[in-house]
Amino acid sequence: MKLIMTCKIPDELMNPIKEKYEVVTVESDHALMSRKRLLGEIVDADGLFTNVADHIDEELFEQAKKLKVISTMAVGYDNIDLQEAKKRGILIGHTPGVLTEATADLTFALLMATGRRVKEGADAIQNNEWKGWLPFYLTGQEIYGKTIGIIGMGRIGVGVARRARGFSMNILYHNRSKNEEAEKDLGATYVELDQLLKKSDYVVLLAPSTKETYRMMSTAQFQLMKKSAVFINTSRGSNVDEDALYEALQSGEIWAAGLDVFENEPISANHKLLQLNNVTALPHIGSAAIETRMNMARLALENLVNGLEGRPLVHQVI
Ligand SMILES: NC(=O)C1=CN([C@@H]2O[C@H](COP(=O)(O)OP(=O)(O)OC[C@H]3O[C@@H](n4cnc5c(N)ncnc54)[C@H](OP(=O)(O)O)[C@@H]3O)[C@@H](O)[C@H]2O)C=CC1
Ligand SMILES: O=CC(=O)O
Repeated sequence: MKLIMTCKIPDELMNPIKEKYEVVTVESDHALMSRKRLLGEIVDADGLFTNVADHIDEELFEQAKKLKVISTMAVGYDNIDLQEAKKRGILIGHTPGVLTEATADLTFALLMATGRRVKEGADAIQNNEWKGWLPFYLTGQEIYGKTIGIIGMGRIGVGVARRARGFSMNILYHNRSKNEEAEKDLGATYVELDQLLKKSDYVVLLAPSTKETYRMMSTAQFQLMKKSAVFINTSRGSNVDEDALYEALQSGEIWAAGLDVFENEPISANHKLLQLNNVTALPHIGSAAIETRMNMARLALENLVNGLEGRPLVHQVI
């Protein structure tokens, strides 16, 4: 059987797979397979190992005559057209759980860096702009004891709430359904979205990208937030109206934003949001801890091989 891997993973994981299957992948650790090559190779492939950057859309499904399983090295699968996959009986696997703690770590790190202006401080030294101690130089927002509002209290949201509890934060959350466990174990309080936005010092977005969440944070939502509030997005860029966010940050409607994800990735240095001092931006590295990425790759391979050999996937989307 032929497998396509649009990204390279370490040999220790890849070699046992190569012994059993014909594996087509990229040569470099630093590049993904081009769309053109993927569309060519997919024609006679049985399995596809993918990631958040590939668009697994109708055009690709049309080409894929033999495809049985798609396994993404990610928990989010918004880049895969599930309807097209279902129509063709193609299984989809993903990697929830193994990346929860690393992504919660990065989300909280971004919250702290944004609230306390860590990037601006580091840049000031680097650019020789530090003139000495001043009473209100680079003053940020306190974190300890403040109110955090988590939109999307799922696996990673709960991980962030656990970290927030260590900082004695008051925890609000909003989901479509209540998370009773988070309420009991973490003292989190369910509120409607408007209330969360009005009351939170830190608003953290961790809901998946769906039709319902598309640009769920736009002008009206930013207007409800405190002028001193910090907005953190480690979910998906499409959940946020980036023009509305820019306006809110520039006009002082909200205080700062920490972003790990963008609507069209990768962004370049001339992206509008990067022109603002009150934006801390990262290149979609939520789960990028070595052990985590190894575990994600292992799990994604297991999903792929299980599907090809007729066994249940460990984590199956459809
Ligand atoms: N930056 C990065 O590198 C990473 C980003 N991610 C992103 O984080 C997301 C969350 O992952 P994970 O925590 O594992 O997923 P979960 O499915 O465990 O959590 C998602 C949460 O969002 C809530 N939710 C879904 N739809 C809505 C809605 N319309 N309004 C409000 N809340 C909603 C769900 O609750 P309910 O169903 O009750 O509404 C659930 O609590 C992923 O989908 C991915 O996009 C994940 C890993 C790394
Ligand atoms: O964005 C990453 C994911 O795992 O989803």
